[in-house]
Amino acid sequence: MILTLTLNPSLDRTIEIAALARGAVIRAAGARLDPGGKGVNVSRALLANGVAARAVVPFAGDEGAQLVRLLAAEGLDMVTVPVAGTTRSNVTLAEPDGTVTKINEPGPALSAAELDTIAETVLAAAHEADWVVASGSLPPEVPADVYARLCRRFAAAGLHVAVDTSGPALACVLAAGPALVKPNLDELAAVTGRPLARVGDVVEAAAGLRAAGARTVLASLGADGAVLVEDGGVWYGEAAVTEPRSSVGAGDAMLAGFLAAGGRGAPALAEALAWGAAAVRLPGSRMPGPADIDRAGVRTGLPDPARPLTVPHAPPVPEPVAPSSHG
Ligand SMILES: Nc1ncnc2c1ncn2[C@@H]1O[C@H](COP(=O)(O)OP(=O)(O)OP(=O)(O)O)[C@@H](O)[C@H]1O
Ligand SMILES: O=P(O)(O)OC[C@@]1(O)O[C@H](CO)[C@@H](O)[C@@H]1O
Repeated sequence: MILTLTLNPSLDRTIEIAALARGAVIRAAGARLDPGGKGVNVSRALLANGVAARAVVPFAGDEGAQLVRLLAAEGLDMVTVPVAGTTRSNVTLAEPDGTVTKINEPGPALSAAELDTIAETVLAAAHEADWVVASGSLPPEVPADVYARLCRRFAAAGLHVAVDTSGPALACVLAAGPALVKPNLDELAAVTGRPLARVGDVVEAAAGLRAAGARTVLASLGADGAVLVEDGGVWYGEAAVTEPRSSVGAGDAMLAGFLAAGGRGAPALAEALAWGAAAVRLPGSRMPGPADIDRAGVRTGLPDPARPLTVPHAPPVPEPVAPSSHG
């Protein structure tokens, strides 16, 4: 069984528009509402493919109640934790060529007591679990080392811990030795401080995360596929998508596919790519089921270090430090 934890889940509203125009009134062509949040999506993808999964879901206010109703309607096995405030609503503007513009709210702050309750809930819900997947951004007022602390607690309980997060939370968790991290290109460039222009840059950056403590690195490269760096070796793979609808949640579907296929080696990478590509062909953050997943279009093999990435990524430029006014 795979248990997921989403500290900052969401209602995902996807609005389909012909073209994004700043400052204009845009008439939508359609809209949909999905339950969201990265760990929630991993559980939904596993459920859709008949893999045993359970989700720990903090929820708050009317939006939180609606999130829980949507997840219950999908039949998700979940343990809900009431917290203060209001669960966030995230908006995706989706254009016909597959371009998405995403606006994510910060979400409700979590107190130290609420975090403790959530951690205890995960441990109580994890009795049949092999993996715990901790995914997504941190809500306000949650310390950046929260995943690191949770990772140590869960690993001490004998669980394999996978983490998909960004920024300081990703930087902090590495030293706690997670079994797996799944950065995308932006996250990998930011956490390593390295520009990523070629597949070889990704392999080197992923090796850097392993040197910092992560056991396995599954780096998702958007339309350029994925790189897997683990004890057994280094693999590259891709799966073509001719008509992308929405890449939102593709990384979550990919992580779900990887864990569903055993969490290591080229066969798990191939499954991950098939699930990720299937998610890209679906609207909003809909997760793919067996009928959506096409394994024939997947290619895996050794990486070509010289292969250029379609969109090179650079680390964010650090904010200039303001001169001190204290002489
Ligand atoms: N345009 C695309 N064409 C083909 N495959 C894609 C495309 N976009 C994404 N994928 C597949 O989905 C995987 C995950 O995509 P991506 O790297 O965008 O994840 P992400 O940024 O973590 O996504 P999210 O946070 O929305 O779940 C990629 O590794 C790739 O296999
Ligand atoms: O703000 P975070 O936690 O980084 O990302 C949240 C989110 O964008 O991730 C999912 C797609 O991966 C969506 O369901 C959700 O809206």
